[in-house]
Amino acid sequence: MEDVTVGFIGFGLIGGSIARALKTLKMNYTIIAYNYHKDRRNSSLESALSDHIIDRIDTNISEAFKDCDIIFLCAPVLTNIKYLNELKDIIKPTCIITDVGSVKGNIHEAIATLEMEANFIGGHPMAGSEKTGYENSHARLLENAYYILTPTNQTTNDQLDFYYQLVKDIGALPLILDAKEHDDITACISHVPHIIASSLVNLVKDSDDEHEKMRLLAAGGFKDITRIASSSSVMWQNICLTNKESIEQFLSKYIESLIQFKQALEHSDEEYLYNAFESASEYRNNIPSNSSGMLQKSFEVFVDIIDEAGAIATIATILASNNINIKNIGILHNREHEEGVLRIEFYEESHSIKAITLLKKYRYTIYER
Ligand SMILES: NC(=O)c1ccc[n+]([C@@H]2O[C@H](COP(=O)([O-])OP(=O)(O)OC[C@H]3O[C@@H](n4cnc5c(N)ncnc54)[C@H](O)[C@@H]3O)[C@@H](O)[C@H]2O)c1
Ligand SMILES: O=C(O)C(=O)C[C@]1(C(=O)O)C=C[C@@H](O)C=C1
Repeated sequence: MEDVTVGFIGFGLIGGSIARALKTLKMNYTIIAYNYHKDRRNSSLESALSDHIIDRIDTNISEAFKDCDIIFLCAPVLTNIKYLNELKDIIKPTCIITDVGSVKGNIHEAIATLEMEANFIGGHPMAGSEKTGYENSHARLLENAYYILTPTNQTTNDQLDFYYQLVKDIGALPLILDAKEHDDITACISHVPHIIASSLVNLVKDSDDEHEKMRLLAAGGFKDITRIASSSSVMWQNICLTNKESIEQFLSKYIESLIQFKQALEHSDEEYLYNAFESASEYRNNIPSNSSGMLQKSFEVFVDIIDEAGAIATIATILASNNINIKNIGILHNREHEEGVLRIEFYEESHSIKAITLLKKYRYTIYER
Protein backbone atom coordinates (compact mmCIF):
# COMPACT_ATOMS: atom_id res chain seq x y z
CA MET A 1 0.00 0.00 0.00
CA GLU A 2 1.17 3.52 -0.76
CA ASP A 3 1.90 5.86 2.14
CA VAL A 4 -1.26 7.44 3.51
CA THR A 5 -1.14 10.64 5.55
CA VAL A 6 -3.93 10.80 8.10
CA GLY A 7 -4.75 13.99 9.99
CA PHE A 8 -6.71 14.30 13.24
CA ILE A 9 -8.28 17.50 14.48
CA GLY A 10 -9.42 16.85 18.04
CA PHE A 11 -7.61 13.95 19.62
CA GLY A 12 -9.50 12.46 22.55
CA LEU A 13 -11.27 9.12 23.11
CA ILE A 14 -12.46 8.52 19.56
CA GLY A 15 -9.60 10.19 17.65
CA GLY A 16 -7.08 8.40 19.85
CA SER A 17 -8.83 5.03 19.41
CA ILE A 18 -8.93 5.32 15.60
CA ALA A 19 -5.25 6.35 15.50
CA ARG A 20 -4.29 3.46 17.76
CA ALA A 21 -6.23 1.01 15.58
CA LEU A 22 -4.55 2.35 12.43
CA LYS A 23 -1.10 2.00 13.99
CA THR A 24 -1.70 -1.64 14.94
CA LEU A 25 -2.28 -2.42 11.24
CA LYS A 26 1.41 -1.99 10.46
CA MET A 27 0.51 -0.29 7.20
CA ASN A 28 2.07 2.91 5.96
CA TYR A 29 0.00 5.42 7.86
CA THR A 30 1.69 8.68 8.82
CA ILE A 31 -0.47 10.23 11.50
CA ILE A 32 -0.47 13.91 12.37
CA ALA A 33 -2.68 15.46 15.01
CA TYR A 34 -3.88 18.81 16.24
CA ASN A 35 -5.77 19.25 19.47
CA TYR A 36 -6.92 22.21 21.48
CA HIS A 37 -7.92 22.27 25.12
CA LYS A 38 -8.79 25.56 26.73
CA ASP A 39 -7.27 24.79 30.15
CA ARG A 40 -4.54 22.30 29.41
CA ARG A 41 -1.46 22.11 27.27
CA ASN A 42 -1.35 19.27 24.77
CA SER A 43 -0.12 16.57 27.11
CA SER A 44 -2.31 13.95 25.39
CA LEU A 45 -0.61 14.62 22.05
CA GLU A 46 2.78 14.39 23.72
CA SER A 47 1.77 11.01 25.22
CA ALA A 48 0.52 9.84 21.81
CA LEU A 49 3.82 10.88 20.24
CA SER A 50 5.86 9.01 22.83
CA ASP A 51 3.53 5.97 22.45
CA HIS A 52 4.32 6.10 18.66
CA ILE A 53 0.59 6.43 17.93
CA ILE A 54 1.10 9.72 16.11
CA ASP A 55 4.12 10.74 14.06
CA ARG A 56 3.80 14.50 14.44
CA ILE A 57 2.03 17.09 16.58
CA ASP A 58 0.87 20.04 14.55
CA THR A 59 0.16 23.50 15.80
CA ASN A 60 -0.50 25.08 12.41
CA ILE A 61 -3.35 23.44 10.48
CA SER A 62 -2.80 25.34 7.24
CA GLU A 63 0.74 24.12 6.82
CA ALA A 64 0.43 20.62 8.21
CA PHE A 65 -2.87 19.34 6.84
CA LYS A 66 -2.34 20.25 3.20
CA ASP A 67 -0.67 16.88 2.51
CA CYS A 68 -3.32 14.73 4.22
CA ASP A 69 -5.09 11.98 2.25
CA ILE A 70 -7.78 11.75 4.90
CA ILE A 71 -8.65 14.08 7.77
CA PHE A 72 -10.71 12.94 10.79
CA LEU A 73 -12.55 15.68 12.66
CA CYS A 74 -12.82 14.28 16.19
CA ALA A 75 -13.86 17.24 18.34
CA PRO A 76 -17.43 17.98 19.59
CA VAL A 77 -19.88 18.31 16.66
CA LEU A 78 -20.15 22.12 16.65
CA THR A 79 -16.38 22.47 16.81
CA ASN A 80 -15.83 20.06 13.90
CA ILE A 81 -17.88 22.34 11.65
CA LYS A 82 -15.76 25.36 12.53
CA TYR A 83 -12.71 23.74 10.94
CA LEU A 84 -14.29 23.15 7.51
CA ASN A 85 -13.77 26.69 6.28
CA GLU A 86 -10.11 26.61 7.22
CA LEU A 87 -9.58 23.22 5.58
CA LYS A 88 -11.40 24.15 2.37
CA ASP A 89 -8.57 26.34 1.08
CA ILE A 90 -5.66 24.10 1.99
CA ILE A 91 -6.56 20.44 1.33
CA LYS A 92 -5.32 18.66 -1.77
CA PRO A 93 -8.03 17.84 -4.39
CA THR A 94 -8.08 14.13 -3.55
CA CYS A 95 -8.32 14.59 0.23
CA ILE A 96 -11.27 13.00 2.07
CA ILE A 97 -12.50 14.96 5.06
CA THR A 98 -14.55 12.91 7.49
CA ASP A 99 -15.83 13.39 11.01
CA VAL A 100 -16.78 11.06 13.85
CA GLY A 101 -19.56 13.28 15.21
CA SER A 102 -22.74 11.81 16.65
CA VAL A 103 -24.93 14.01 14.42
CA LYS A 104 -24.67 14.01 10.63
CA GLY A 105 -27.29 16.43 9.23
CA ASN A 106 -25.61 19.57 10.56
CA ILE A 107 -22.18 18.84 9.10
CA HIS A 108 -23.69 17.82 5.73
CA GLU A 109 -25.52 21.17 5.65
CA ALA A 110 -22.27 23.03 6.34
CA ILE A 111 -20.47 20.98 3.67
CA ALA A 112 -23.18 21.85 1.12
CA THR A 113 -23.02 25.56 2.00
CA LEU A 114 -19.25 25.53 1.56
CA GLU A 115 -19.54 23.43 -1.63
CA MET A 116 -17.16 20.81 -0.24
CA GLU A 117 -19.26 17.73 -1.17
CA ALA A 118 -16.54 16.29 -3.40
CA ASN A 119 -14.21 16.00 -0.41
CA PHE A 120 -16.53 14.84 2.35
CA ILE A 121 -17.85 11.55 3.68
CA GLY A 122 -19.54 11.70 7.07
CA GLY A 123 -18.69 9.01 9.63
CA HIS A 124 -19.98 7.89 13.01
CA PRO A 125 -18.64 4.93 14.96
CA MET A 126 -21.50 3.45 16.99
CA ALA A 127 -19.38 2.67 20.01
CA GLY A 128 -17.72 4.67 22.67
CA SER A 129 -17.59 5.19 26.36
CA GLU A 130 -18.56 7.57 29.13
CA LYS A 131 -14.84 8.26 29.55
CA THR A 132 -13.07 10.97 27.57
CA GLY A 133 -9.59 11.77 26.35
CA TYR A 134 -6.68 10.05 24.67
CA GLU A 135 -5.77 8.43 28.01
CA ASN A 136 -8.95 6.31 27.77
CA SER A 137 -8.59 5.47 24.08
CA HIS A 138 -8.05 1.90 22.96
CA ALA A 139 -7.10 0.27 19.67
CA ARG A 140 -10.05 -2.10 19.96
CA LEU A 141 -12.71 0.38 21.11
CA LEU A 142 -14.50 0.24 17.75
CA GLU A 143 -13.99 -3.47 17.12
CA ASN A 144 -17.20 -5.14 15.88
CA ALA A 145 -19.09 -1.87 16.22
CA TYR A 146 -21.16 -0.49 13.37
CA TYR A 147 -19.44 2.50 11.77
CA ILE A 148 -21.95 4.58 9.82
CA LEU A 149 -20.80 6.29 6.63
CA THR A 150 -22.81 9.12 5.07
CA PRO A 151 -21.43 9.91 1.60
CA THR A 152 -22.51 13.01 -0.34
CA ASN A 153 -23.99 12.99 -3.84
CA GLN A 154 -20.51 13.81 -5.15
CA THR A 155 -18.64 11.04 -3.34
CA THR A 156 -16.96 8.77 -5.89
CA ASN A 157 -16.95 4.99 -5.67
CA ASP A 158 -13.17 5.06 -5.23
CA GLN A 159 -13.43 7.42 -2.26
CA LEU A 160 -16.17 5.34 -0.67
CA ASP A 161 -14.28 2.08 -1.30
CA PHE A 162 -11.15 3.53 0.31
CA TYR A 163 -12.96 4.69 3.45
CA TYR A 164 -15.11 1.53 3.62
CA GLN A 165 -11.94 -0.59 3.57
CA LEU A 166 -10.25 1.57 6.20
CA VAL A 167 -13.22 1.10 8.54
CA LYS A 168 -13.06 -2.67 7.98
CA ASP A 169 -9.30 -2.63 8.57
CA ILE A 170 -9.75 -1.09 12.02
CA GLY A 171 -12.17 -3.92 12.88
CA ALA A 172 -15.46 -2.00 12.64
CA LEU A 173 -18.51 -2.78 10.50
CA PRO A 174 -19.16 -0.11 7.85
CA LEU A 175 -22.80 0.72 7.12
CA ILE A 176 -23.91 3.37 4.62
CA LEU A 177 -26.86 5.55 5.62
CA ASP A 178 -28.47 8.80 4.62
CA ALA A 179 -27.68 11.65 7.08
CA LYS A 180 -31.34 12.33 7.98
CA GLU A 181 -32.05 8.66 8.60
CA HIS A 182 -28.90 8.49 10.73
CA ASP A 183 -30.05 11.44 12.86
CA ASP A 184 -33.51 9.94 13.42
CA ILE A 185 -32.10 6.57 14.42
CA THR A 186 -29.44 7.96 16.76
CA ALA A 187 -31.96 10.37 18.33
CA CYS A 188 -34.06 7.33 19.35
CA ILE A 189 -31.32 4.87 20.35
CA SER A 190 -28.67 7.20 21.75
CA HIS A 191 -29.60 10.87 22.19
CA VAL A 192 -32.97 10.48 23.96
CA PRO A 193 -31.61 7.63 26.14
CA HIS A 194 -28.79 9.94 27.16
CA ILE A 195 -31.23 12.67 28.19
CA ILE A 196 -33.21 10.06 30.13
CA ALA A 197 -30.11 8.77 31.94
CA SER A 198 -29.03 12.29 32.91
CA SER A 199 -32.48 13.36 34.05
CA LEU A 200 -32.82 10.17 36.07
CA VAL A 201 -29.59 10.92 37.91
CA ASN A 202 -30.81 14.48 38.52
CA LEU A 203 -34.15 13.09 39.79
CA VAL A 204 -32.29 11.09 42.44
CA LYS A 205 -29.94 13.98 43.23
CA ASP A 206 -32.86 16.36 43.72
CA SER A 207 -34.96 13.85 45.69
CA ASP A 208 -32.27 12.69 48.13
CA ASP A 209 -32.17 14.18 51.63
CA GLU A 210 -29.16 15.45 53.57
CA HIS A 211 -28.26 11.87 54.64
CA GLU A 212 -27.95 10.91 50.95
CA LYS A 213 -29.39 7.42 51.47
CA MET A 214 -30.51 7.25 47.84
CA ARG A 215 -26.94 7.80 46.68
CA LEU A 216 -25.72 5.22 49.20
CA LEU A 217 -28.25 2.59 48.19
CA ALA A 218 -28.26 3.13 44.41
CA ALA A 219 -27.41 -0.34 43.21
CA GLY A 220 -26.86 -2.35 40.03
CA GLY A 221 -30.02 -1.41 38.16
CA PHE A 222 -29.62 2.33 38.65
CA LYS A 223 -25.94 2.16 37.78
CA ASP A 224 -26.60 0.09 34.63
CA ILE A 225 -29.17 2.50 33.29
CA THR A 226 -27.20 5.67 34.15
CA ARG A 227 -23.58 4.79 33.24
CA ILE A 228 -23.67 7.12 30.28
CA ALA A 229 -24.69 10.08 32.46
CA SER A 230 -20.98 10.35 33.38
CA SER A 231 -20.09 11.34 29.79
CA SER A 232 -18.68 14.60 28.47
CA SER A 233 -21.15 17.46 29.04
CA VAL A 234 -19.80 19.50 26.11
CA MET A 235 -20.20 16.56 23.73
CA TRP A 236 -23.84 16.02 24.75
CA GLN A 237 -24.69 19.71 24.81
CA ASN A 238 -23.42 19.89 21.20
CA ILE A 239 -25.40 16.79 20.17
CA CYS A 240 -28.64 18.16 21.63
CA LEU A 241 -28.16 21.55 19.97
CA THR A 242 -27.58 20.02 16.54
CA ASN A 243 -30.19 17.25 16.40
CA LYS A 244 -33.06 19.17 17.99
CA GLU A 245 -35.87 18.16 15.63
CA SER A 246 -35.34 14.39 15.80
CA ILE A 247 -34.66 14.46 19.54
CA GLU A 248 -37.81 16.48 20.24
CA GLN A 249 -39.87 14.07 18.17
CA PHE A 250 -38.77 10.98 20.14
CA LEU A 251 -38.71 12.81 23.46
CA SER A 252 -42.39 13.73 22.98
CA LYS A 253 -43.20 10.10 22.20
CA TYR A 254 -41.32 9.02 25.30
CA ILE A 255 -43.06 11.56 27.54
CA GLU A 256 -46.35 10.21 26.18
CA SER A 257 -45.32 6.67 27.18
CA LEU A 258 -44.42 7.86 30.70
CA ILE A 259 -47.85 9.48 31.01
CA GLN A 260 -49.42 6.16 29.99
CA PHE A 261 -47.44 4.38 32.72
CA LYS A 262 -48.59 6.99 35.25
CA GLN A 263 -52.21 6.50 34.21
CA ALA A 264 -51.84 2.72 34.42
CA LEU A 265 -50.57 3.14 38.00
CA GLU A 266 -53.45 5.45 38.90
CA HIS A 267 -55.95 2.89 37.55
CA SER A 268 -54.05 -0.17 38.82
CA ASP A 269 -54.17 -1.36 35.21
CA GLU A 270 -52.63 -4.81 35.67
CA GLU A 271 -52.83 -5.71 32.01
CA TYR A 272 -51.13 -2.55 30.75
CA LEU A 273 -48.30 -2.86 33.29
CA TYR A 274 -47.69 -6.56 32.53
CA ASN A 275 -47.79 -6.06 28.76
CA ALA A 276 -45.50 -3.04 28.82
CA PHE A 277 -42.86 -4.87 30.86
CA GLU A 278 -43.25 -8.10 28.88
CA SER A 279 -42.92 -6.46 25.48
CA ALA A 280 -39.84 -4.47 26.61
CA SER A 281 -38.23 -7.57 28.06
CA GLU A 282 -38.81 -9.57 24.89
CA TYR A 283 -37.42 -6.82 22.63
CA ARG A 284 -34.41 -6.19 24.90
CA ASN A 285 -33.56 -9.90 24.97
CA ASN A 286 -33.40 -9.89 21.20
CA ILE A 287 -30.98 -7.00 20.73
CA PRO A 288 -27.88 -8.59 19.17
CA SER A 289 -24.92 -8.53 21.52
CA ASN A 290 -22.29 -9.10 18.83
CA SER A 291 -22.22 -5.64 17.32
CA SER A 292 -20.71 -3.48 19.98
CA GLY A 293 -17.34 -1.94 20.56
CA MET A 294 -14.85 -3.66 22.70
CA LEU A 295 -15.38 -1.48 25.78
CA GLN A 296 -19.01 -2.58 25.93
CA LYS A 297 -17.96 -6.15 25.58
CA SER A 298 -16.35 -6.41 28.95
CA PHE A 299 -16.54 -9.57 30.96
CA GLU A 300 -17.17 -9.46 34.67
CA VAL A 301 -16.42 -11.91 37.41
CA PHE A 302 -17.40 -11.42 41.06
CA VAL A 303 -15.26 -12.99 43.78
CA ASP A 304 -15.95 -13.24 47.51
CA ILE A 305 -13.03 -11.85 49.45
CA ILE A 306 -12.29 -10.69 52.94
CA ASP A 307 -12.25 -6.89 52.83
CA GLU A 308 -8.68 -6.41 54.10
CA ALA A 309 -5.38 -5.00 52.89
CA GLY A 310 -3.59 -7.28 50.46
CA ALA A 311 -6.67 -9.24 49.37
CA ILE A 312 -6.94 -7.51 46.01
CA ALA A 313 -3.18 -7.61 45.47
CA THR A 314 -3.13 -11.40 45.97
CA ILE A 315 -5.77 -11.95 43.29
CA ALA A 316 -4.18 -9.43 40.92
CA THR A 317 -0.85 -11.24 41.30
CA ILE A 318 -2.42 -14.65 40.60
CA LEU A 319 -4.02 -13.31 37.41
CA ALA A 320 -1.01 -11.30 36.21
CA SER A 321 1.36 -14.21 36.70
CA ASN A 322 -0.91 -16.23 34.40
CA ASN A 323 -0.90 -13.50 31.72
CA ILE A 324 -4.53 -12.54 32.32
CA ASN A 325 -5.16 -8.84 31.64
CA ILE A 326 -7.49 -7.03 34.02
CA LYS A 327 -9.48 -4.09 32.71
CA ASN A 328 -10.85 -2.97 36.08
CA ILE A 329 -10.80 -4.27 39.62
CA GLY A 330 -12.55 -3.01 42.76
CA ILE A 331 -14.65 -3.92 45.78
CA LEU A 332 -18.42 -3.54 45.47
CA HIS A 333 -20.68 -2.98 48.44
CA ASN A 334 -24.35 -3.40 47.61
CA ARG A 335 -27.42 -5.38 48.60
CA GLU A 336 -26.75 -8.09 46.09
CA HIS A 337 -23.42 -8.92 47.75
CA GLU A 338 -23.86 -7.94 51.37
CA GLU A 339 -20.37 -8.78 52.53
CA GLY A 340 -18.63 -6.89 49.77
CA VAL A 341 -17.40 -8.61 46.71
CA LEU A 342 -14.51 -8.06 44.35
CA ARG A 343 -15.57 -7.19 40.82
CA ILE A 344 -12.98 -7.98 38.16
CA GLU A 345 -13.53 -6.88 34.59
CA PHE A 346 -11.64 -8.37 31.66
CA TYR A 347 -11.18 -7.25 28.07
CA GLU A 348 -11.59 -10.74 26.66
CA GLU A 349 -13.99 -13.56 27.36
CA SER A 350 -11.17 -16.10 27.18
CA HIS A 351 -9.39 -14.24 30.01
CA SER A 352 -12.49 -14.22 32.20
CA ILE A 353 -12.95 -17.96 31.63
CA LYS A 354 -9.29 -18.63 32.45
CA ALA A 355 -9.56 -16.43 35.56
CA ILE A 356 -12.62 -18.33 36.84
CA THR A 357 -10.89 -21.69 36.51
CA LEU A 358 -7.76 -20.40 38.17
CA LEU A 359 -9.46 -18.64 41.08
CA LYS A 360 -11.67 -21.67 41.74
CA LYS A 361 -8.46 -23.70 41.95
CA TYR A 362 -7.30 -21.30 44.67
CA ARG A 363 -10.66 -21.95 46.42
CA TYR A 364 -12.17 -18.51 45.87
CA THR A 365 -15.97 -18.35 45.63
CA ILE A 366 -16.96 -17.01 42.24
CA TYR A 367 -20.22 -15.45 41.07
CA GLU A 368 -20.69 -15.28 37.32
CA ARG A 369 -23.15 -13.01 35.49
N1 LIG B 1 -17.66 9.31 23.33
C1 LIG B 1 -18.39 8.54 22.58
O1 LIG B 1 -18.96 7.57 23.05
C2 LIG B 1 -18.52 8.85 21.10
C3 LIG B 1 -18.86 7.82 20.23
C4 LIG B 1 -18.97 8.09 18.87
C5 LIG B 1 -18.76 9.39 18.41
N2 LIG B 1 -18.45 10.37 19.30
C6 LIG B 1 -18.20 11.72 18.75
O2 LIG B 1 -16.80 11.85 18.70
C7 LIG B 1 -16.42 13.21 18.89
C8 LIG B 1 -15.33 13.27 19.94
O3 LIG B 1 -15.78 12.68 21.13
P1 LIG B 1 -14.78 12.01 22.16
O4 LIG B 1 -15.60 11.03 22.92
O5 LIG B 1 -13.53 11.57 21.50
O6 LIG B 1 -14.51 13.25 23.12
P2 LIG B 1 -13.17 13.65 23.89
O7 LIG B 1 -13.56 14.72 24.82
O8 LIG B 1 -12.49 12.45 24.42
O9 LIG B 1 -12.27 14.25 22.71
C9 LIG B 1 -12.53 15.47 22.07
C10 LIG B 1 -11.21 16.16 21.83
O10 LIG B 1 -11.44 17.36 21.09
C11 LIG B 1 -10.61 18.35 21.61
N3 LIG B 1 -11.12 19.68 21.26
C12 LIG B 1 -12.12 20.38 21.87
N4 LIG B 1 -12.26 21.58 21.27
C13 LIG B 1 -11.34 21.62 20.26
C14 LIG B 1 -10.99 22.60 19.29
N5 LIG B 1 -11.60 23.78 19.24
N6 LIG B 1 -10.02 22.29 18.42
C15 LIG B 1 -9.38 21.11 18.45
N7 LIG B 1 -9.65 20.15 19.36
C16 LIG B 1 -10.62 20.42 20.26
C17 LIG B 1 -10.57 18.09 23.12
O11 LIG B 1 -9.45 18.70 23.75
C18 LIG B 1 -10.51 16.57 23.13
O12 LIG B 1 -9.18 16.11 23.09
C19 LIG B 1 -17.69 13.98 19.22
O13 LIG B 1 -18.11 14.67 18.07
C20 LIG B 1 -18.70 12.89 19.56
O14 LIG B 1 -20.00 13.29 19.20
C21 LIG B 1 -18.30 10.12 20.61
O1 LIG C 1 -20.93 4.87 26.07
C1 LIG C 1 -21.18 4.03 25.21
O2 LIG C 1 -21.14 2.83 25.46
C2 LIG C 1 -21.52 4.41 23.84
O3 LIG C 1 -21.49 3.61 22.97
C3 LIG C 1 -21.87 5.78 23.62
C4 LIG C 1 -22.67 6.19 22.40
C5 LIG C 1 -24.09 5.59 22.44
O4 LIG C 1 -25.01 6.27 22.86
O5 LIG C 1 -24.26 4.45 22.00
C6 LIG C 1 -22.72 7.62 22.56
C7 LIG C 1 -22.68 8.48 21.55
C8 LIG C 1 -22.07 8.11 20.30
O6 LIG C 1 -22.50 8.87 19.26
C9 LIG C 1 -22.04 6.67 20.07
C10 LIG C 1 -22.07 5.82 21.11
